[in-house]
Amino acid sequence: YLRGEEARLRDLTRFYHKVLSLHEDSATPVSNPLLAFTLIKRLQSDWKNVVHSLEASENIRALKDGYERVEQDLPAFEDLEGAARALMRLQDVYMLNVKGLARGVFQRVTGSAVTDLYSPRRLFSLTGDDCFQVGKVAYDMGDYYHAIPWLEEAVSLFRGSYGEWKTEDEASLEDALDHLAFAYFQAGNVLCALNLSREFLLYSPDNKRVARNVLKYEKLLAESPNQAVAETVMQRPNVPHLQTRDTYEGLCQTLGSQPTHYRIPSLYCSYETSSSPYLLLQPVRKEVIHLEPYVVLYHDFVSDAEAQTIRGLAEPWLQRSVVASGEKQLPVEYRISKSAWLKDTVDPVLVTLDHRIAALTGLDVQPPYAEYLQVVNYGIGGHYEPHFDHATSPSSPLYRMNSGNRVATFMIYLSSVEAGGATAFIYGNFSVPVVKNAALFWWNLHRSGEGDGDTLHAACPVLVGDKWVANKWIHEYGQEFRRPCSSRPED
Ligand SMILES: O=C(O)CCC(=O)C(=O)O
Ligand SMILES: [Fe+2]
Repeated sequence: YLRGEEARLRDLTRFYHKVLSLHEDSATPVSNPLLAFTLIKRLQSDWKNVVHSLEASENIRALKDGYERVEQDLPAFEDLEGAARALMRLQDVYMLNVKGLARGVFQRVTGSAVTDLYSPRRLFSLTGDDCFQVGKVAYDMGDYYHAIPWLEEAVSLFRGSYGEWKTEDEASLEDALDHLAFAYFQAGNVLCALNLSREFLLYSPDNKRVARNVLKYEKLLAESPNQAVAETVMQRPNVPHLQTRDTYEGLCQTLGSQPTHYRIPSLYCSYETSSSPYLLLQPVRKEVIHLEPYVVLYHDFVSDAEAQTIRGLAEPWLQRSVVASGEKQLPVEYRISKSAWLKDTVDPVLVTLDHRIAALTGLDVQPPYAEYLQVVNYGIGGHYEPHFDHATSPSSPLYRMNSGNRVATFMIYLSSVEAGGATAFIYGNFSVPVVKNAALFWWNLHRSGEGDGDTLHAACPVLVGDKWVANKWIHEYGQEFRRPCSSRPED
């Protein structure tokens, strides 16, 4: 399109210069019969052809056709909204400062302490319009807690580049001022709403709606001047099911570092063979991470090549993850990822993997005693808020396999991440960083069959990178002689 338009403008310029040069000798323009003829021809036909040329519209048509051909594969509004919510999630969970984010830095700000959670190799900053779009998503949901800082940033960036209008922008300084003023009004800060609306009127003095708002705000302030200073402290919108939010977020912010562990002797490392001939020649490096709940990390459980193969097998089948809700499976905001189930018959590498898991855990992982392998991919902001892997209600779809509840989880990290994405154990008060090729194992049930409430865990949002894990959920049945039951509740 650009090349077509450039050629068209070159041709118009050529024609223009030709006309100019023909008129240079203006004293005797029509004394030469040839010139006289071309002047008449020019005025009768040349100009008409130039003015009615279809080239401009053909060029723009080709641009639009090209766009329409790919349009259905482009992100939809839902995707933009999801990406904006992901940024707000990262902002909340990692206590990132919006001003910093807009400048391209990932700084956790608590009081006066500033920590860099990630240092990008190249600083990438946001425009006023970028910040406006994030703020607008929050604004449209009535979430003024998030809308205000993003719209503030949009206003400040638009002010700095006022007059430099860009084709790709959806919003302008006026739009940002208008939205921010209303957000402040909703948040109870009438003075800010008034000042921003007045600034708006400097640029668009004819806007009657905003002029009416200014009168309304002035009246409100005259009636109760306290509102001028009543800077309402906005509460972050609370997610009702997440009572453990502060602990969870604190564990995510450490990005999985647990330095105190090195002082506890019962948390040790060893070469594990699990008395299995299969592992005798190649023991697995085991790290006991925690005792109650019992969580171990097996380092280098898979090779780079195996991890790559498993990701590749899952990739074409990935779909938005769902969770069990009553008897149904639904997509929810508290679990954002894509996942796919892989049957053993899909590839021999999955059979090998099952043998290795069985040898290491001593458990039977043949269907129906274990589920197929679930491969999960978390994009930026992807997460899974605190949850149990085992069923906590008898109507859970997990019981459809008729092999009892999920007694244990064997989860393999198939990638690394640049920042974030740790696995946090809320009541255990620790988080495990993503260790590529390692596998995390824990028991979800006590030996009595009762769910172990201490296993409440979560996948922290991915701050930077692309996280892949694979879950093998092992069920109660089939393990009767491998993990004998006990009636003592603490076992
Ligand atoms: O990805 C993680 O770190 C945890 C995943 C998880 O808990 C799950 O998929 O059930
Ligand atoms: Fe889980």
